[in-house]
Amino acid sequence: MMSRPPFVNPLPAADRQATDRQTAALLKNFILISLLVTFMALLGILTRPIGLLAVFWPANAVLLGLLIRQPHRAHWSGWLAATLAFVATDVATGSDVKTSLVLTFGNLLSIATGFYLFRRLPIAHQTLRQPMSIVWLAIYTGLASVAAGFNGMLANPLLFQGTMIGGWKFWFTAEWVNYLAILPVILTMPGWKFPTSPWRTLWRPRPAQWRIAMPFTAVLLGLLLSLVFSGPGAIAYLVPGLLWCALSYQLFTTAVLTLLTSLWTLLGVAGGWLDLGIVINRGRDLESLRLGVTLIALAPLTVASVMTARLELLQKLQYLASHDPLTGVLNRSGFMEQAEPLFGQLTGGKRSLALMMLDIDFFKKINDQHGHAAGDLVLKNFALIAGQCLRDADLLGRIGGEEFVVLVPDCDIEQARSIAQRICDASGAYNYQIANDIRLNVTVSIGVVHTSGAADSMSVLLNLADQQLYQAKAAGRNQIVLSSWPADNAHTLN
Ligand SMILES: Nc1nc2c(ncn2[C@@H]2O[C@H](COP(=O)(O)OP(=O)(O)OP(=O)(O)O)[C@@H](O)[C@H]2O)c(=O)[nH]1
Repeated sequence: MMSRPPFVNPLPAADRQATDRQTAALLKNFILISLLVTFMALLGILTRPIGLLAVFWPANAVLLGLLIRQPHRAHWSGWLAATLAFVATDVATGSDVKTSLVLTFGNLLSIATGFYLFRRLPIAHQTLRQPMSIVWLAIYTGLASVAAGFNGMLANPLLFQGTMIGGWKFWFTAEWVNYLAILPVILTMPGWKFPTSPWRTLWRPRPAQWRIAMPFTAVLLGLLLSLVFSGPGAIAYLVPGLLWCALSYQLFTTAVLTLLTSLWTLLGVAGGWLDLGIVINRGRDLESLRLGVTLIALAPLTVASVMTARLELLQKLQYLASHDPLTGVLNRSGFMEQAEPLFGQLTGGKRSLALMMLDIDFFKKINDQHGHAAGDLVLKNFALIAGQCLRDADLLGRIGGEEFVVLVPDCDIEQARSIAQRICDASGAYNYQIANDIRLNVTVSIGVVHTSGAADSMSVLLNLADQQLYQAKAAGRNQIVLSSWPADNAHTLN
């Protein structure tokens, strides 16, 4: 009689462990999201006025925040948990199944819209760490609320015998208020690590023309909104658009727009086309309106002036990081940063350039005989002289003590030779005044390499120019050694 083989699990042990871990993670995700949604939905339901929809509804914003911070939870197990928890909480607190299904669909539609939009943003924006982040927060939560509004259009006539437009307005406003109040807290909560996501590469900055027009369009939308959603809150509808303007436009432009929008509000109320629900003839209302409009105007103006200061500081820092403080010409990193794109355009042989290494002759002697300050003066004057021999498009940098580098784009070898010669002659002919009664003549040696697009990298050309410079020094200084790349024989010019 044959004995039965013992039962063998077809999966190898390692695979089985991985599957177990996956199941446990799914379960954990399911439980966490169920509990969170149930708790938050209860909070919303229990604080709502009897017979009405909740105005404070934290569940959507909290779940959206969680999914943005931990996108791996936006798994089917998470969506299923959220759906069941929304429906169950609603039914358990007295809603019928049809109502709770429609409401849940609205919640999920809004959360999913917000989630997929937010995931497109870079982490810096998701964590609200850039000036523009708040604008994206407002736009994306606004769109998520628009999606909820569409569900409200369906829900209002179906469940509450209301109008479609009324449903849209109610859902849109309720969602947006909740998102904007709660989401920043979750997105900036410390201690949570944001994962990197391949989705972020989908984010593309808008073309420049769009970017310029968008803040202004937001102001116009605010104006439109104040006509559609009239009432006391309309006094603030222009603020987001104005803040966006403050982040994007110059201080003066923001100031003009702020003035115009303040006038719009004041004249609109006086003229009767803007209904803030106030009695304009009543002194108290008029005074309050004036003060409100004035104080609201402070927000965009503050942001615009902070942005101006920030921009100026950034420009200063950028200049300091890329320029040599002694001579004012580019430093090594500034030179490389500006030279690399020009070098990149060489591919295909469509352009040409010359790279020059310039080294002041016997500079150590100047320092030794006349002091460091005299050496500094020579460096400053040499940078000025060399700069005067160059065109606007040429780059001049100081990359070492008394070593300079020049990049001349779009020139042939003869032009490169004559520019180098001009620098050599100009420096040799100049009287460097280093004290009241001391004038020096200072010569320079130059290594030049000319190429029309064959070098593999910038450093190849720099090395080659350096070799030519070495030859110029070895041949007696105060001269140019020139070569072209790919290799040919170096030409020495005295
Ligand atoms: N004054 C001043 N001197 C500097 C500065 N940076 C470097 N040096 C000096 O520049 C000198 C460079 O000397 P060397 O490299 O021997 O070159 P050289 O005397 O010009 O000789 P050759 O290049 O062979 O003609 C050194 O004495 C450095 O101390 C600076 O910013 N200011």
